[in-house]
Amino acid sequence: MPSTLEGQITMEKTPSYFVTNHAPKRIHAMARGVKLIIVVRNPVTRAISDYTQTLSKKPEIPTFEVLAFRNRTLGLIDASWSALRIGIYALHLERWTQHFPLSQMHFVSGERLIVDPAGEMAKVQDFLGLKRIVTDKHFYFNKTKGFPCLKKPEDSSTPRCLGKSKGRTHPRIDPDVIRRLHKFFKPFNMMFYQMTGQNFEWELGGEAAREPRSSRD
Ligand SMILES: Nc1ncnc2c1ncn2[C@@H]1O[C@H](COP(=O)(O)OS(=O)(=O)O)[C@@H](OP(=O)(O)O)[C@H]1O
Repeated sequence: MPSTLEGQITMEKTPSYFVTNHAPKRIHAMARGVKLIIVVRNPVTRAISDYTQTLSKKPEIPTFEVLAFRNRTLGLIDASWSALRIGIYALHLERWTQHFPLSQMHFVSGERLIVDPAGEMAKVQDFLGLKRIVTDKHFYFNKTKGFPCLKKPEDSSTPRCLGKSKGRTHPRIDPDVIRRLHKFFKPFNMMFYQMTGQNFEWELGGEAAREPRSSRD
């Protein structure tokens, strides 16, 4: 980490911190006053997105439906599969709360980040104690991509959208498997809502209804 001078904020982003056992203790030892931002989305969609990313690098891996179960007939979910384990947010958060108070954490909804990027960014800026510089006028929705794009970043005159590896079309997953996964995650999600004091509304089915993303094909 570079030194942070007066009036500067240093930011660092690594997706695996949240789920890495030693990360909270080590980060606390390095900078106990750090502000932590965690972006979360429906764990079922997250698992499918994770699988889609792996599949793009290793097309020979078994199907999602095979990897998701220890025993599909008995309905035993394989919670040790990283694509699913990462989505047990309450479990990971519990580890972080042993080192940091919740007041140092801010949770961003991945779903709302798509439909209301300015709203989510307003909350992030408030949390960081910054003036609300990034607002609605900085975004436009790119229908083809299915994501908002930044209208004009400071260092460029052209809009900036998410890269090719984001917003990949997810494979079609057996709806029964999706239902079972929703059931599996529900108690952990409830625990997570309780711990964060935020209801991410993953039980409303909105995200599951978006699988597969045929609208983006
Ligand atoms: N700004 C924003 N808003 C909403 N969603 C976003 C955003 N940036 C990335 N994504 C989605 O997150 C999924 C993984 O991307 P990451 O950037 O986290 O991947 S990485 O592990 O850091 O490489 C990936 O999901 P899928 O599209 O489902 O594959 C990204 O599209």
